[in-house]
Amino acid sequence: MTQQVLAERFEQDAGPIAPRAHGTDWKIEAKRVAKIYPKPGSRSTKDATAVLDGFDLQIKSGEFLSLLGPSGCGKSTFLNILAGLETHNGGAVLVDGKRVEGVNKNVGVVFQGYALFPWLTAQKNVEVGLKIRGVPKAERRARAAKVLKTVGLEAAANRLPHQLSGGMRQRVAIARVLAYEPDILVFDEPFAALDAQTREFLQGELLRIWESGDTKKTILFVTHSIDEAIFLSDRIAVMTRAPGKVKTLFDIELPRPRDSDSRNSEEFAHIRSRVARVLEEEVHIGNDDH
Ligand SMILES: Nc1ncnc2c1ncn2[C@@H]1O[C@H](COP(=O)(O)OP(=O)(O)OP(=O)(O)O)[C@@H](O)[C@H]1O
Repeated sequence: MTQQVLAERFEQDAGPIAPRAHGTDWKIEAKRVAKIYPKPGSRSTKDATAVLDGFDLQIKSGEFLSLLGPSGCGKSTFLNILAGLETHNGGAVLVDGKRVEGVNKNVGVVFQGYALFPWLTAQKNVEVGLKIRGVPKAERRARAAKVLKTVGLEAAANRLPHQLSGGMRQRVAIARVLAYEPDILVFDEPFAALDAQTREFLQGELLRIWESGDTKKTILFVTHSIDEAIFLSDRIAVMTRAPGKVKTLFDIELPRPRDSDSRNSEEFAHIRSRVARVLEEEVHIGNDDH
């Protein structure tokens, strides 16, 4: 399909943005979002790949929602569109009822790589982002110290990244984003590179941090791990293969606070098998295409 044909198809927009009905509290709304990329390696604008098509999702304020889906279904693409780091070709993404246009400072992004400056201490790595945002020096110091304490790293504030474990580095990366005080946090497979034990520890830490705030932040978490998604989330959205859209939403009604008993519960195993079935269907259909 040519890029133009795809673009025309996606012109069927999200429709007018109606005022929100009384009582609804969507922090994030994605309406019929579409994204096309030129084919990798192709210089021709005629070749295009639809990555997202008809992607609909609503997330409540203070909700923890995980996105699961086959590789390449557009999870990171949606996350980047929400953060304003990537454009889209159709539909609309709204935060607090307003269209996302350009980089959204209300969205903090934590990626898999820690992206820390190796020559700066943990404290300075957190401060540097605030400096770029024009926060005065004394406030930078205070905010960095506070968020390092929140992530349990106050004793490591003066260490350089190479003096920290992988898990500690990822906590510095989380602290750096928390320091901006965004309403929304998005995570793109943040724990994928860590060993299983550290990963489970950080999942618990992330819930502790999320639950300890005065106001719970809204979290969108991209992962490949069904167990991680269940342990963390209020809801899981499973996507179709590309062009991706939300296929099934699961409510995760495990009681909070969650701990290792939650992971070993019958309810957890039951949800895992339901989510796995839906996800496997998509992966199998994708494989049958080849
Ligand atoms: N800048 C880009 N230019 C061209 N194609 C891209 C670009 N970014 C992503 N893509 C393609 O879009 C598709 C979706 O990518 P995306 O990273 O959003 O998927 P994903 O679901 O996060 O995948 P994974 O689970 O493997 O990380 C992939 O086929 C990818 O190659």
